[in-house]
Amino acid sequence: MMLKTFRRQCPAAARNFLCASRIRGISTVTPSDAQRNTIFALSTPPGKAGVAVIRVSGPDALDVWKRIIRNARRRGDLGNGIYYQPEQRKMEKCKIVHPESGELLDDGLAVFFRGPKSFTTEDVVELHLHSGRAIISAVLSALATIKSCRPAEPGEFTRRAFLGGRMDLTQVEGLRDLLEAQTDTQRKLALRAAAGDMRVRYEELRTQIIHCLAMVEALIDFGEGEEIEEGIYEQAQVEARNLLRAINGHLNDSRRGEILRTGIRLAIFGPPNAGKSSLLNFLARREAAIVTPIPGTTRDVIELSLDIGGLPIIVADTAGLRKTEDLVESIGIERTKKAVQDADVSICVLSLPEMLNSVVSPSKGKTSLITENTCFLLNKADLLDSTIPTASLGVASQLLERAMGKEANGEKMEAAARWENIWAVSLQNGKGTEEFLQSFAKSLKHRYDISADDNVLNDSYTPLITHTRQRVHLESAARFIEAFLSTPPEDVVLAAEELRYAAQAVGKISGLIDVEDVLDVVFKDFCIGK
Ligand SMILES: Nc1nc2c(ncn2[C@@H]2O[C@H](COP(=O)(O)OP(=O)(O)OP(=O)(O)O)[C@@H](O)[C@H]2O)c(=O)[nH]1
Ligand SMILES: [Mg+2]
Repeated sequence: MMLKTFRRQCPAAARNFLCASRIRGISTVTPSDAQRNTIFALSTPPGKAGVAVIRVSGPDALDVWKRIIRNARRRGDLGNGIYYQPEQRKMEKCKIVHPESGELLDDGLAVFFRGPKSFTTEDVVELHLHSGRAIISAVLSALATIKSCRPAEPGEFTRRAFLGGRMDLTQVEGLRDLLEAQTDTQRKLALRAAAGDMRVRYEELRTQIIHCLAMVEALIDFGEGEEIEEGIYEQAQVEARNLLRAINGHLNDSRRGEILRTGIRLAIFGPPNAGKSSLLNFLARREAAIVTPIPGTTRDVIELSLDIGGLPIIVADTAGLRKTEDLVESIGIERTKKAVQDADVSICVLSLPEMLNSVVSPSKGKTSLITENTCFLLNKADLLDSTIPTASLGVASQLLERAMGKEANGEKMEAAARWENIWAVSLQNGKGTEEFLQSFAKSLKHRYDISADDNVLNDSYTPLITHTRQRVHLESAARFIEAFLSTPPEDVVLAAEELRYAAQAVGKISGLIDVEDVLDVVFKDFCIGK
């Protein structure tokens, strides 16, 4: 029989035959990935730098140590195949050598973590080398020659930490956000999640649901009146109602956590030539957009990521709003409208002198874009009589109100005034701009519940939801609790089932149960070596 057919028809026998022939030396064994269960990767960015860290994790990490580490003060091989054991969690100065040829690859430091007291919960070796491309590549190639080792997949170290129970999914997400954090607020938010803050809060919710479930299950097991207090079902319903209120409180958070994590979307809009692109350039502190005296200079949406007072902002400069027959410009204007509607906050830039001379009505054609999330920047104050105080909120808001006249939506204006979001500036000579920036950052912090003084996220206001995945599961938990609340005591078995589903939904957030399908989604954005 041809070997191929034999393999297909009797896979197990073929495996045995192949193994036996390899043992007899007919061919060399190439271990599968499952057999090469010790992984390695560079955990620092590649390139020229002071230090590079290569991580090795898995059942054979200690064996890797013995094969490539030579400690000047201790003899590696103590005879009779006995090697010295590295001290745990202690950096050792050493030479790193090729496991086969013994060639010196680098002089460095190494540290051994005995599982489960390591990041991955497995045995881990960390090699601290000089960071140079040739050194890194030589050490990685040397590790690849060890049969039990293979290069790690992106996020595989963290995946092992999760599977080893070292972290839950909210911590994994927090760690990923931490690596991607661009601003101070993002760093603080991510750090809390990575440290297990959210894990504890979600666990509390789950425990409370399980407590309700336990009461209902007690009824099923014993029945009302039998060794069990009266009104237990009602008690479970009261607890569930309080729980539902708490969950809804988190769900109705205006997506604070998600917005802070991904960045606050800010759209700049207004009539042509008002100074929108000048504002973008001022915020970016560089000539990011073209500024000219020709109305209609900006035709498309220009987006930039910025850090304003520690907050992550994705700012969009847009085409000026006006009636036009020009096809390109009208496409640009449609895009402007979409950008403003999709934004979390918007700034309507108007020319103060033109407003006063009634050349433009600020509300014309833009009323639908003005919401309680809109603020106003009244620009070109330098062109006015110097008696008008540029940064005076009172004067500016009066001007705006007067200019908007009856067309202004009273309620929206009130909301706008409450948020103190009207400023008068000159983007050309800089007058009032720094005050505007400080005041704008302050109002954003107020809006997203971030303490203005030290820019620390308020303890009690740290958002619980930072990812859509978490929101989806929490929404489904809320639906199951609602279903429980509307189930009469006669259907106690059904009621218990609803609570069980609610607990499962919250459990999926931390990944404590049934998460195979979400793992790939959560880990896919990690880099190799993490
Ligand atoms: N005097 C004065 N001129 C300004 C001020 N800010 C901007 N300008 C000028 O106004 C003109 C238009 O500025 P832009 O920033 O391009 O205005 P825009 O709103 O982006 O215009 P479009 O892209 O055409 O919609 C330019 O010539 C700027 O130099 C200001 O505070 N005072
Ligand atoms: Mg422009």
